[in-house]
Amino acid sequence: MKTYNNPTKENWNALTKRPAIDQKELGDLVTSIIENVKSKGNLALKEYALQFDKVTLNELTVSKEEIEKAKTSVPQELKDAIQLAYGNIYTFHTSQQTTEAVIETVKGVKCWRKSVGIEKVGLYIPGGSAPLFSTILMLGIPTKIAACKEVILCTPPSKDGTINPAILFTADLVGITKIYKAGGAQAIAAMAVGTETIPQVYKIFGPGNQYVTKAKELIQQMGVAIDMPAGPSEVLVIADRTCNPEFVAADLLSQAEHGPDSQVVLLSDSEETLTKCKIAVERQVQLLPRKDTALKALENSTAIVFKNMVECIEFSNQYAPEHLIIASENANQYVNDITNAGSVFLGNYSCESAGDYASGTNHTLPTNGFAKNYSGVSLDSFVKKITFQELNQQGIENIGEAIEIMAEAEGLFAHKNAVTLRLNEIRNDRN
Ligand SMILES: NC(=O)c1ccc[n+]([C@@H]2O[C@H](COP(=O)([O-])OP(=O)(O)OC[C@H]3O[C@@H](n4cnc5c(N)ncnc54)[C@H](O)[C@@H]3O)[C@@H](O)[C@H]2O)c1
Ligand SMILES: N[C@H](CO)Cc1c[nH]c[nH+]1
Ligand SMILES: [Zn+2]
Repeated sequence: MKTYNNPTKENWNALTKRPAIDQKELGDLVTSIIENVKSKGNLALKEYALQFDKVTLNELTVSKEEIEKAKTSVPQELKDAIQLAYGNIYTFHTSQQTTEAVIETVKGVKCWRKSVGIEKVGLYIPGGSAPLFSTILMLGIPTKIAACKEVILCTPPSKDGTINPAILFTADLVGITKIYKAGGAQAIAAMAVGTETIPQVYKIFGPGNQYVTKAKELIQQMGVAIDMPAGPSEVLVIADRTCNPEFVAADLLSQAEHGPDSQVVLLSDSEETLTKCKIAVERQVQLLPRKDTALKALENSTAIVFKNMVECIEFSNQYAPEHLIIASENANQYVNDITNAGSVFLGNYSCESAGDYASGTNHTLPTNGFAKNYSGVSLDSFVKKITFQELNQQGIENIGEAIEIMAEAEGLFAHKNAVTLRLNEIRNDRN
């Protein structure tokens, strides 16, 4: 981790940059992948599976037999853990359901909203370097609560053409049966345009690497919606003297191990605390099975001492981290000062892994500074809010004249007429 001491504000911007593949090269590659999937369908998916996932696929669809077999091979202990996480995620996301009131804005004019589940949704479940079955809970559970009619899932196959059993078990648990062996940008393209096998959807959800995230950005131009840019994982930890440096180190490494392009940031108002945390990182990283990946991520990462906690929070708001941990006994004191973050973890016992797996919040979150303008996935992501209105004669009489005046001022006489005809009819009936 590169260390900085009280950087001046002019240098803050540079310190918020995330590691990234050359954007021109990435854009060209992903555009060609999307074009190929559009023109060649399944054949392109099979060619990319060979090129990127090193597997020859005969079938893209996961069969019922594969799902049944996988269900028997997941250890009971893991099934129970998934079930516990399921319960908490279900509880938290169900609590996001709201009943919208019918509002009478003036006498005779009623307005209200209704949430309707998006009919066709596609979930991307990352599987390049780790089989993220936990992401199925995060995306699949809200589709059930929102009552989305058609839910499909794409995930990359392993080299032997199989899908990790825990992915299939979890998909089955949330009721997803249409599962396809496709990863990367090509999977996103397939769900956006449809192929002989994979149905086209209206909205695509899910995190992924830079190829996946670029594909999600590009397919929006084709009229398909996405949840938000949820790319390589990141965490920013603000640690003061009351933190536990070993906990802080473990939290930093928990995101560093996701991928070489992950970034972790440590801020402190105490140089001594920062040093203790860094020493703990150096020791703990040596013990990790994914040490090489974590070490690469640490090369992209920074540790910064600021004058005080106010500056730490200010920098964090500018960085807009996917995850923000406030490792302090006084964490709650800073809550109102946080303006940009995907998900926040308060105090020494709120490890980021809790949100990744089992506390109940969603782990599909905006990265790369997009926490400035996007929220993470929630129940809302899976519904559209349709507005309804009902005016009676009294209602159109109450607002009709204002509409006529406004329509005329905009030069839109057909709009005005739609009101005038009704008002005339009401007046004629009365006479
Ligand atoms: N922001 C979030 O909410 C969130 C949540 C979970 C995971 N993540 C992130 O998701 C990512 C998962 O990445 P992953 O790579 O393990 O899995 P992935 O499933 O996102 O990507 C794997 C696919 O990438 C494609 N690919 C690999 N190398 C390629 C290349 N050189 N050119 C074109 N395509 C290529 C392949 O098709 C492969 O199937 C990690 O960065 C992780 O941090 C983010
Ligand atoms: N930390 C990831 C989001 O950036 C989510 C995840 C899944 N499994 C483990 N972690
Ligand atoms: Zn994680």
